[in-house]
Amino acid sequence: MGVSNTDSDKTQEEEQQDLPKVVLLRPPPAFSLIGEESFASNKFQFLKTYDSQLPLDQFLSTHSHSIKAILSSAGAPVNADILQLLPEVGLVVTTSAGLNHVDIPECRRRGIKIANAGHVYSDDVADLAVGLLIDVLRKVSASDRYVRQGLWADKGNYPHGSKLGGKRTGIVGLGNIGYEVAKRLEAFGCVVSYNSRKKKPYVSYPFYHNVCELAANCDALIICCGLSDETRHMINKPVLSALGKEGFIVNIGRGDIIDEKEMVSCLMRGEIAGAGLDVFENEPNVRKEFFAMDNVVLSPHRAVFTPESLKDLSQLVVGNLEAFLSNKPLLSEYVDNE
Ligand SMILES: O=CC(=O)O
Repeated sequence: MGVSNTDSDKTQEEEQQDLPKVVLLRPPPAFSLIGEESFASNKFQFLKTYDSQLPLDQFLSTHSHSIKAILSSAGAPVNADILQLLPEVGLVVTTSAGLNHVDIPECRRRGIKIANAGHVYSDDVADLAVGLLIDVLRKVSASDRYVRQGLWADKGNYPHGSKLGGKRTGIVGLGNIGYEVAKRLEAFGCVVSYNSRKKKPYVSYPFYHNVCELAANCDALIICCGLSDETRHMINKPVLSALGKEGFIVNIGRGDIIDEKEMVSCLMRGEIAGAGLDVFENEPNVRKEFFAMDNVVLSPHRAVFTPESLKDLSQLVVGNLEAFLSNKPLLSEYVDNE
């Protein structure tokens, strides 16, 4: 007896084939950290370009009419070349807070919405920013190395660090993350001021329109802004000189916001006091000069990766994709000039 293939008889595989497709250009780091299954949904199906033997443009052209959204991550560019191959795409979701890998003007031109990691990482990144500042001020990692190398008994105490409380700290970029850093530093007794694209009406911290002036009035700068044409190398020689030889810098934004070559020279010449860095210009290749500097604390772009936040991230990503596919408001839509 023949079997009729009605909708209700569809195999699970056939049903999956009918689902709207979300394309992945690269596996997001979160997949290996908390498992790809955390991002699964019965409302869409992932299409992985990296599982195919086809060249990227051929793969995208082949599936162009079923791909409705892109799931991207930091470092996997979503550029005009890719978008033009995918005329049905209406949403780019990224697992990162930063959006410097997404061609935002091109998305706008094509009416494509963008959703990022929203607030899910803000606490973790702020914690790490303050951790790096405490580490570089109090020489936590450097004195750990000193003890492990057996130098305490031979040479005596490691040089003292500097107190966090009372420090004048300048937040560069008072978005979600910058605001969380500010709250934490206030709780530690620091004096907080900031630079941002615009003065924020909801805070009373002093605002500096000019980042050089902020640096001149601070003991530490904490870089919390996103990377854009405007902020690339915003922390340059004049800003570092304004910060001065007693000044510290922490970067949890993007490496390219600081002119790293200038920062290295300033550190080598003692023109700034130290740095705590989670991000670098040429990741994962870090300038070797840093390795010999005891006044620099290095971290491998890990500020966001706690399992707790990644779990929240997976819910946000799935929520954004499902909302988009059912014409509902996105959970963390990126709006220009926030
Ligand atoms: O750097 C990490 C992010 O932007 O989420």
